[in-house]
Amino acid sequence: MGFHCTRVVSTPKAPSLSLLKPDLISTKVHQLNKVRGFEVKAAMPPEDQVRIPHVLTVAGSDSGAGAGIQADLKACAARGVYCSTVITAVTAQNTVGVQGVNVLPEDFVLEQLHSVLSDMRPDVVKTGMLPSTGIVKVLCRYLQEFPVRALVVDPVMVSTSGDTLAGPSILSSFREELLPMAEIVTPNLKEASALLGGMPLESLADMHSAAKYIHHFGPKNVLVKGGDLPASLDAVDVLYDGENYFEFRTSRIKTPNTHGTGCSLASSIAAELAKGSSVISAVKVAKRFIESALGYSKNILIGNGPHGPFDPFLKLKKYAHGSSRQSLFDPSNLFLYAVTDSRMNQKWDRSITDAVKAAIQGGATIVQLREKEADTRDFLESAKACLEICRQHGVPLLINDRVDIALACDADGVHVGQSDMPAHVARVLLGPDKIIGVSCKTPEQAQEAWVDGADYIGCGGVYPTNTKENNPTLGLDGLKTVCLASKLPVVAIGGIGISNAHSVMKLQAPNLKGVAVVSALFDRESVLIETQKLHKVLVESNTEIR
Ligand SMILES: Nc1ncnc2c1ncn2[C@@H]1O[C@H](COP(=O)(O)OP(=O)(O)O)[C@@H](O)[C@H]1O
Ligand SMILES: Cc1ncc(COP(=O)(O)O)c(N)n1
Ligand SMILES: [Mg+2]
Repeated sequence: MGFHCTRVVSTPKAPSLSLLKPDLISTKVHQLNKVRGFEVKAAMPPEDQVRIPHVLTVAGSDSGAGAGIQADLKACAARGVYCSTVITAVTAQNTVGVQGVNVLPEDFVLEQLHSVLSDMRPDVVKTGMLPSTGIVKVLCRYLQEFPVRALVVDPVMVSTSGDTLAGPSILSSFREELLPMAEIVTPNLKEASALLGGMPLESLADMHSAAKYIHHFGPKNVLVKGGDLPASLDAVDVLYDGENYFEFRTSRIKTPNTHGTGCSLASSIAAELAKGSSVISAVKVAKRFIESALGYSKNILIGNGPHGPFDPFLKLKKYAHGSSRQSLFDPSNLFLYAVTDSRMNQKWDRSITDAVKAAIQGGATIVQLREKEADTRDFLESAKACLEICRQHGVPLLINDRVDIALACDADGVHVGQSDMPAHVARVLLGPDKIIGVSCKTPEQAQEAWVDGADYIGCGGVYPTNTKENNPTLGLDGLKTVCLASKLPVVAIGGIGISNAHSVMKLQAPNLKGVAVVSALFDRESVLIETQKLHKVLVESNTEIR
């Protein structure tokens, strides 16, 4: 027992061409072909084509989108494979339960199967709710005609809420026709019990026996899922491959948001198989994916019922921060831009969170954490704590240089220098919503930042400064030149403080939105008072200019 890996899953079968008439088979896919009644013309020359792992899910629709087809689409997208869909039934369902089930006519399930299988050639088929024997039979017939690399069967019978989705009448077609074709079948405790004629399953030992008995029906692998074991136990699933048992164990997340875990697990297994993984690594990855998604989503609230959905994209929790940042960057945030400095905070014996709090209370409109010396772990912890403060006040928080830290704490963005990660690479990693700023000294750099998808540029050093060594100063003229050339909003930086902020703002350079300061706020006894003073100077400059 335990986690060991002895068996390698059979190598994928080549898709069968024997079902096509020989005169219709052509290796030149860009030529116009007639295949099974379809006019087929590939839009791209073969050398430009990229094959994408593809899962077809044959399942029911869940109007609440926690389980069924909707869960499968989300899980496949989150795991990076293409997913096509054949819908077997439409359910009226929410977080309370299943209010209605409308089974689709067999003919129309068949038509969908034909459309997808005859043209799109999925690598793997995953089944969920198969509500009638007729639908199971149609599917088996089609799979014989259009073989795929692997069939993943989630033998859905009862929803988490306890409502019936497929009655006991389908059991014999499952046992006799579908399971013998399956690479893996993934029953939960109730489904495993139903497949075994009502055998009671209550413990890990029972799961082992059930996996072995179900294996007799002919699937290559059986995964008995332990989501419904008592809440005091880990979430353990047992895999049996005909020879060995493997236990997949994760912590049990305390959350009501487990609706759709079974569907998502099976789809993620299918996704990994489509990418070419073995069954064991597919289950391992899928299980870990469910655990992290459940952990991430444990507090999200959708609906009033006891069985909430979870978020496989890990995107929704941001709303839990209360005042989440506006999704578009507002250039007026550059007005009073506070940049922290770990050495200064040490010198004045204050924590980074106290420094950030004081700067925000004094009127800072954006904060950048610039922790050149901090260890990654300490930096991440500080960033999380500062983010909480910033979110409470609606002030964006950026991280200097460290895209990894920004991603890990879900900061509002990053500021990168000319020798850091290029802005276009950071943009790919951070996505379209995050703020990216780039330090620029020349019109060419400002142009490049714009092309690279940055949101603003930091221009300097305007005046000499001791926070950066060997940093030639641009002076007000240099700043003006860059501002005139820049298509992006500009924040001036370098040696700016209460005494000279007015001269900078007086430049009235186009796009100049504010000043970024380090020493003027943080190398002082009271960050609060200094920020207030600078804020006053900036507001006065603004009024004077108008
Ligand atoms: N609270 C939980 N914490 C972690 N994993 C869970 C939890 N509940 C279920 N799982 C996992 O989610 C997957 C689906 O399990 P299960 O709930 O038993 O199936 P179904 O959704 O088909 O009823 C399994 O891998 C199981 O171990
Ligand atoms: C259409 C459909 N398919 C499958 C399930 C099972 O999912 P769960 O076990 O999480 O309720 C469901 N509730 N609805
Ligand atoms: Mg469940």
